[in-house]
Amino acid sequence: MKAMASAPAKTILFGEHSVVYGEPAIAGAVNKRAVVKIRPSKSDKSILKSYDLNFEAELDTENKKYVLKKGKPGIIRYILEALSKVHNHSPIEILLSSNIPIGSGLGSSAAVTVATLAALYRYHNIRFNKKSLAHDAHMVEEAVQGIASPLDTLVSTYGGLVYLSRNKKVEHFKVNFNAPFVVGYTNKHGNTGKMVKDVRLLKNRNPKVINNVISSMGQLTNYAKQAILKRDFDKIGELMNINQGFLDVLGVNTFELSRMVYRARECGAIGSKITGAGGGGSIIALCPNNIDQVAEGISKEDNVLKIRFTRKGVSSRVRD
Ligand SMILES: Nc1ncnc2c1ncn2[C@@H]1O[C@H](COP(=O)(O)OP(=O)(O)OP(=O)(O)O)[C@@H](O)[C@H]1O
Ligand SMILES: C[C@@](O)(CCO)CC(=O)[O-]
Ligand SMILES: [Mg+2]
Repeated sequence: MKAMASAPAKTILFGEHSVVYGEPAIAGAVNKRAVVKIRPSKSDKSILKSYDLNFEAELDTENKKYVLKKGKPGIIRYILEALSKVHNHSPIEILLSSNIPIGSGLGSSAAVTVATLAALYRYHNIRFNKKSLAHDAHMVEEAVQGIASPLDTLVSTYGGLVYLSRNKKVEHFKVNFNAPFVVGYTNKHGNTGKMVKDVRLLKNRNPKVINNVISSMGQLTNYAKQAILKRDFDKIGELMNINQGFLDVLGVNTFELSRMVYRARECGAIGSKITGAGGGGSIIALCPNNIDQVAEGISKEDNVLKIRFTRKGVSSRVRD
């Protein structure tokens, strides 16, 4: 029996970090995916391989440990945590492919987690639905990162453009939001777990100031929801720029992210901001009239990713 599953990356338009404290957020699945294939191992060891990420590890699924043969270990922790929830420790081979830049604010950890869990459920013939999968994947991200909101795993599971409300209700935007966005990313990676913890420490040291900032970010997300429903690009852009200011206050901005944000605006973007956890990683720029100029401007010193929003969430199948 072989099982495979794939899940999309995401980009957050509004609400990163504030969503961790229960504020609303808006994020969309994008056309980059992580693919996980599982089959019985040819030896008595469980093996994890990724040619795309250039790593290979032998997994000790019972003790959540691994021996790294090559590459960087980070993402393995999400896979081991998923295995500990579902797998019976029989020797398997896991092959991970992904065209999502890792540690770049595009939800690679969530996509890998969702795809791994879905492939494991298929492999073991365990019934699941999107609701249970999104929940389990959130538990994995929380266990690995210490703190995580349900946003990334939810978007990666369901696909589409999603509004997550204060009481964790998921609403899918019905608008055709094939909006003209450019994503820029630096070669300096962020680490979501660390950034979320740093924001919490800042908030603990300055509760009155930071609590107000976080609730303003929630308010801003609700204004943005209205602007998206009206396809009012000027308003969306203005709100993205305000959001960027708030993210800077939270301490997740970097020199490279700022460089991309301002270069995008200089080249005609009507809004630009960090997307994801920051500390490295990505920005997103709204540029209805000049995508090419903005992409060219960013690519002078950083990288550009052409993204499209996609309705396609997780998908999985088995083969005998
Ligand atoms: N080349 C690599 N190979 C394997 N793991 C990596 C590599 N580079 C980074 N990692 C790990 O991958 C994980 C990426 O998850 P993280 O949540 O930090 O980023 P992301 O999901 O891409 O972005 P975000 O959560 O902000 O949307 C981290 O644990 C990091 O240590
Ligand atoms: C920074 C954060 O809000 C988004 C990371 O993509 C963390 C989370 O929601 O878990
Ligand atoms: Mg992540």
